[in-house]
Amino acid sequence: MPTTQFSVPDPYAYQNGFDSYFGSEAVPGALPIAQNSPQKPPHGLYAEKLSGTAFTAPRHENKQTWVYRILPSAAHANYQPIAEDTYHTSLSSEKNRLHYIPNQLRWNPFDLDEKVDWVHGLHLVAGAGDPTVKSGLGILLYAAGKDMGKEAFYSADGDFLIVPQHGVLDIQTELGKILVRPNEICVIPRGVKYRVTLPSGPVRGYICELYQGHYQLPELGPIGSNGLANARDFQTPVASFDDEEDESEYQVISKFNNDLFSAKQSHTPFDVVAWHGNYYPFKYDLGRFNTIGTISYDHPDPSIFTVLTGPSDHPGTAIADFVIFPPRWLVAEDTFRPPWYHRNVMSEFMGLVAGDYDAKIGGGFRPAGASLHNIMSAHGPDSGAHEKASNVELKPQKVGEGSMAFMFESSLMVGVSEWGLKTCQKVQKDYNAESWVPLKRHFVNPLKKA
Ligand SMILES: O=C(O)Cc1cc(O)ccc1O
Ligand SMILES: [Fe+2]
Repeated sequence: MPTTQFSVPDPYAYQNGFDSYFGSEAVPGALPIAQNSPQKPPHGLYAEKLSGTAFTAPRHENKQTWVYRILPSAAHANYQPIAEDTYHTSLSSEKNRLHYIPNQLRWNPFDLDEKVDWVHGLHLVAGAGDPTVKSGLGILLYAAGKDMGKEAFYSADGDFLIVPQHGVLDIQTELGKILVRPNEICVIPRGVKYRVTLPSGPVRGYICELYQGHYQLPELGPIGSNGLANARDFQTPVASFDDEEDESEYQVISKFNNDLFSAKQSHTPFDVVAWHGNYYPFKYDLGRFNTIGTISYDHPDPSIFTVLTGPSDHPGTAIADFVIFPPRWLVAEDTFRPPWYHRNVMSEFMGLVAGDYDAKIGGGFRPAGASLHNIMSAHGPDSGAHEKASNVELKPQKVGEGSMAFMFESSLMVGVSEWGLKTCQKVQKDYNAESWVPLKRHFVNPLKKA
């Protein structure tokens, strides 16, 4: 019989490990011992199960968490649709469809918006597939300046991988509190309710929402048993709850097929006194990434920089890979060191948290901006970066100091929303013309006589 002991934690303490089985109680004795659903759970709590996979999923994939809360989640009034023109994720009207275009796209930095909260600051920029059949992904930009009120938000569509670019997110989740700063990331699995407040003012960043499966660590293959993002560096909150006896009114907001719905309830959603399971939010400091690259010649595929992957059913082919380009040493000899020119069978959405990205020196890819190189859309270093990298003396060089570029890479063709293409007014008209059209011919045909 298990006899695990759990101690009472600080609200901002974390449990360390990726895909571990955790347990946490904010009141001693709140976790039932050796069973999940006693006739009367301890302290008069209700037991509730939150599942992250089918009940019958194989053991190595199976995800669930048991929560012990003051009132069950089901105790709420009916959900009502929120007016579609008050938020920016809906795809349900014809005017909000996705546009599939082969051009390389680049966006100027997205604006901050101090007038809205987290929920109204979410903007669907691009996506593929369909959350109703649990297939594909959504790429969102967020910009907010207001705290959420007496509200909780959850997405039934997918897992949010949040990449803050500006400002601190104080995220009160059902399972505990997480503080996330730029250069850290956070994953909130579908269904988990949370409330975002902004202790340092306005926030802005990127989200990759995975409609199918869950984010995993990539396989390491011949790298061995350590490296890239190490499991021990992922942090999950400890149980923490609000005990409000005044029956104050809360709204629970659901993102359901990219539309928003709201339901009232007369008790706080943040009433989980204890929980145990392996389905939970977590954060990771990108500064802890163990970056691996060539120490001889040539440039490895950027998969060597994968932090987390959202796999498809086909091994090695992702619905969404989260890849970073952290500060690192370049030492390759006789090598063109920036990314090679390429046409990828996968689509590449890139963002920049801070600094510069070494493949682009033209100045058009800026923090809080983005680029999209869709399936088979040709790209690579701009002409300035090519000129520099093909002539520079190859000494060991540290690149990316103070910078963090990243990529959401997907095997799916990614469509761009009406907001992303037009409404935001950030698309650079001359991206291609400025980056690659100026490339010069250097070929000297030895077969041609002078
Ligand atoms: O296009 C990009 O800038 C991202 C990228 C980087 C790299 O080093 C190799 C391939 C690739 O797509
Ligand atoms: Fe690329």
